[in-house]
Amino acid sequence: MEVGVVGKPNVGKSTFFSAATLVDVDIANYPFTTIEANVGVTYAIAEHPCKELGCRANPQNYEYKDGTALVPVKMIDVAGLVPGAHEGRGLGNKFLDDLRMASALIHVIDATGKTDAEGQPTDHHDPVEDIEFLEREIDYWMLGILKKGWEKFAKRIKLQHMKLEQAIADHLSGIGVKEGDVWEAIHRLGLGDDPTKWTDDELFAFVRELRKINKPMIIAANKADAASDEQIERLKKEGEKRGYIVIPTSAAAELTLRKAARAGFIDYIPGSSDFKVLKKMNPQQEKALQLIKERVLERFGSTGVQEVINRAVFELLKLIPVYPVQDENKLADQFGNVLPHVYLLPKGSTPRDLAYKVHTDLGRTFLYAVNARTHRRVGDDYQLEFNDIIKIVATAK
Ligand SMILES: Nc1nc2c(ncn2[C@@H]2O[C@H](COP(=O)(O)OP(=O)(O)OP(=O)(O)O)[C@@H](O)[C@H]2O)c(=O)[nH]1
Repeated sequence: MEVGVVGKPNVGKSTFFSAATLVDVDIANYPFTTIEANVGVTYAIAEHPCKELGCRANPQNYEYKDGTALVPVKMIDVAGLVPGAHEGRGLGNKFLDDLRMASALIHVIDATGKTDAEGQPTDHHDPVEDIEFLEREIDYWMLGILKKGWEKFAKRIKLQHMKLEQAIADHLSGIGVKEGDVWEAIHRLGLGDDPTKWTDDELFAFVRELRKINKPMIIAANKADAASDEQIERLKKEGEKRGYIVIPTSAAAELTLRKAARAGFIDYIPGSSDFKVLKKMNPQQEKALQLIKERVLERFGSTGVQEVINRAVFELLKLIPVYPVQDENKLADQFGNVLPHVYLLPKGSTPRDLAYKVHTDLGRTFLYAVNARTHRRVGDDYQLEFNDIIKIVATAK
């Protein structure tokens, strides 16, 4: 589950990515092994169970701060979006490769309207056009892949009585499309079960629907600090009309705050509406932070960056944090570490899914689980909930 940051040049995409991945705490043990140049680690931030239960956490694969859990999430900087990227223009193919890896997208737009379609300075560009343009790029890219050998493929599905959703999902597996996504797109559109009869319009409608399901997107209306209230309101309305969450952001402000926090000048939890000054700064730095306070934090309630990340993880990807423990009374592992690990799982996951996530062997030998809050035994019919604490019981190996 990776979150991609995408947007045309000069909208503040790199600033957003740098801010989001500038992490001022050390986590010994990231769950990720290969980190490429354009891949970073960000946090989704959620309330920690210890806030409610009054415990003291000893986190091992996440960070705990003031009653919140900072859960690492992989973020990809999807560079090279220019008109025609799906035909290989600009950094086209690299762009599409990165896009392939992303499960959800943060589309950064310039809310001020001062960058044109190619990222050049201008006075009047409508950022709503950028939203439609990105949709089109992805749609044509998916359509290109789907239509490769489509007629032959559709005939074969029919003649060999292949399972339609499965066959199409296999055909599109390179972009991470799953059978359930295909099923949902077909049913939303009411497409017939004979793909040889699908018209070009239907194929296009199908990829559009599939894109909405497979690459859900949130919009960061960036440079909000320099945009008018009317413009922000209009972008929210236009975005919502198209089914998007639109969050005003100031990536530049977030980057400054995180840098100041890392340097020890302030205490700042990403997403919060304030920060605490810890040591004396020079007048210039003081002024910069004062401006951020007035023009961003007081105006919008936060810089918006963390809200975008949280909503991408918890709403678009529908992930929930779950804490496995070995001792359901002490909420600890075998060494006495309280709530040492957290895992992000898709909503609807079961305790067995959690067991597999911890370790394949634990999944294979899973017997049942205990919900540490209720001390009740739960089985495969139990759907895990946000912040559940679960003891897994397995057969001895
Ligand atoms: N006012 C304001 N300016 C910003 C903000 N975020 C970025 N900028 C400015 O916008 C310009 C472009 O920022 P980048 O982060 O380089 O933009 P980009 O989209 O990554 O551009 P490319 O690297 O060319 O793809 C820089 O001058 C930033 O300082 C913001 O939140 N507010």
